[in-house]
Amino acid sequence: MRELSVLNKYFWKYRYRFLLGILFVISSNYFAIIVPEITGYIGLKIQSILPNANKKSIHLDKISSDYFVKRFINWMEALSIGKVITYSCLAIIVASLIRGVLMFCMRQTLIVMSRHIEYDQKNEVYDQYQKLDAEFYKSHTTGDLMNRMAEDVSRVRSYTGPAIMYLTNIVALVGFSVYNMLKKDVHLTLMVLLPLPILGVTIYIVNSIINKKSERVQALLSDLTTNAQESYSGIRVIKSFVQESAMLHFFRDKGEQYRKNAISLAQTDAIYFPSMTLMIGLSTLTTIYMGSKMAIDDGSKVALIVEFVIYINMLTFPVSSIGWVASMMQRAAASQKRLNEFLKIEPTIKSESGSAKADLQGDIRIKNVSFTYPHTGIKAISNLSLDIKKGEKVLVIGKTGSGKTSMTQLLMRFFDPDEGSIEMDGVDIRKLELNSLREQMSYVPQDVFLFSDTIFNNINFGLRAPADIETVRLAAKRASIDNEILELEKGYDTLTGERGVTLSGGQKQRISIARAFIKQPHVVLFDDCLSAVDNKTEHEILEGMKTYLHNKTAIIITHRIFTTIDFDQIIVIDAGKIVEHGTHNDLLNQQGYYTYLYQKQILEQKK
Ligand SMILES: Nc1ncnc2c1ncn2[C@@H]1O[C@H](COP(=O)(O)OP(=O)(O)OP(=O)(O)O)[C@@H](O)[C@H]1O
Repeated sequence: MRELSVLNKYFWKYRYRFLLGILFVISSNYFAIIVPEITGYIGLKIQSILPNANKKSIHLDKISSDYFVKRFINWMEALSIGKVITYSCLAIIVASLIRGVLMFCMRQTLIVMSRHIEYDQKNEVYDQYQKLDAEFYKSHTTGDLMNRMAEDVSRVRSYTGPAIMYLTNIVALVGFSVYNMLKKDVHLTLMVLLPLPILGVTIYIVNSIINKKSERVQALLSDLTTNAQESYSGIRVIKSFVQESAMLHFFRDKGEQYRKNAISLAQTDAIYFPSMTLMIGLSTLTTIYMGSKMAIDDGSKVALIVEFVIYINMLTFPVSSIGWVASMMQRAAASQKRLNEFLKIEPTIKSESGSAKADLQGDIRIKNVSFTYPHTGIKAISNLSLDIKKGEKVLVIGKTGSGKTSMTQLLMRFFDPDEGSIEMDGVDIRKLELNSLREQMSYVPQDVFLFSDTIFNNINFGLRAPADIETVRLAAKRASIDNEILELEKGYDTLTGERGVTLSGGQKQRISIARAFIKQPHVVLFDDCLSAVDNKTEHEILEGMKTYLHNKTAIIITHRIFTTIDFDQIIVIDAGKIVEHGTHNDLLNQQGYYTYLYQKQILEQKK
């Protein structure tokens, strides 16, 4: 439960709403207590007019200890029995109505407060996701990440809202009722309250079993959904490999497990309400049995029994909810523990304190850099050094898996090198403020990603202030995609991603190039961004790129050699090392991998 104490900052933030809510809970229970008190009074009044009745006047303190109730009863004492009953019924109706309004207000304050806290907490979790680095994302699955946002936060909300509300309600109602009952008859009170703790414990046990079972059912359901989702996404692969019936068997097995667990949960659920009703029945029975025995000895106790039956009925639901609230709090504590652990994680890549804002001009120096991916132990870069002057264009070539992308990841500071350093304009990039460093580079990653948004917004994505349509179109023209966008029914307002139109791989790649072209930084990194376009389009983009790259330092990774752009340096990487380095002519003279690739390309073009 200690874990939940971190939420105190939110209770403090919403303290007025919180306190008001608690006040509503307490006052709603004050009005609840009026009902049995007045009912008891009616009983006494009726008893007093029966033949052989005890004609003693009614002792007000025995009916209620409340000032207002006492005054009301005092006022009625002078009235006829008919009027007493009418006014008492009216008082019960008014008290119940006021209680209803107060209960509405209690939900409006406490439950609404919990929704505010849920909103704040989701933002806190999302903010942490944004801060965490690539290393964290490699070691966590998307399902796990989504669970924290959805499941854990919502379980914590059941503590900040319903659990707090019911707990205060239990304390207030039990407090008021038991105080009144004890004042009226200690012996009877103890006897009738006896089954209630047993009820609370039983409900707690049954509830814990239900929670465990429903967690299992939930896990199986999410497994089932993931399977179904994967088979929809991979339907073409399934069909082409004729795996429909194998998939069906697989799905059925999972479904069977889900079915068995869901049935077992339904069986336990079925015990829940009967066990609650049984306990409530037992309490009422004890009240009537004990009360009747007392009434045989003392006829004036009949009204008291009626009053106690109302108390017991009022108490059973709150007392039975103790178990439910306790298990809700346990689950919330477990979820908050997970959230606390996650919120404590410090990103390994972050701005050093006092780091300077980057103002990149374009000089890059990679000095004896080595890098091994921490979670796999793969050494991707090995003692690599490279000097790039402001405005130079560098072509990076290498076999697949040779370390080209890893080099750009180090330049963008998605990871830090294990050895050596990277300097921009003579400053180690670890000493530059991280966001300003990334903001001043244009990067087209190898894996294209478009958001479920309009094409216009996707191109504008990296800009602080969105550019106008003319600027967006210019970027798209340079990426050779403008005409194709205009041909779409909604043009630049077309939605892409899961909810939108299906664009071809090449179209997506060019939109992502346009996203980089719209930025005007001094350093640009293009990672194999022309792999999905044909030769003609490639040529058009390279022409657009030539103008764009003017005065910019550019590192372009590719598997094809471009001669449209005059590269100042060309490097060939193999196993994380530079194995060939020079200009186009230098490398042709070296007769290495570059020459082999170039000649192969020329032969292909001649075919
Ligand atoms: N995120 C990662 N985590 C662990 N290992 C990685 C990661 N990314 C790449 N690697 C490994 O590092 C090595 C270099 O990969 P990298 O992606 O840099 O090569 P590349 O030259 O860009 O390849 P390609 O041309 O196929 O894109 C490979 O052995 C790869 O398996």
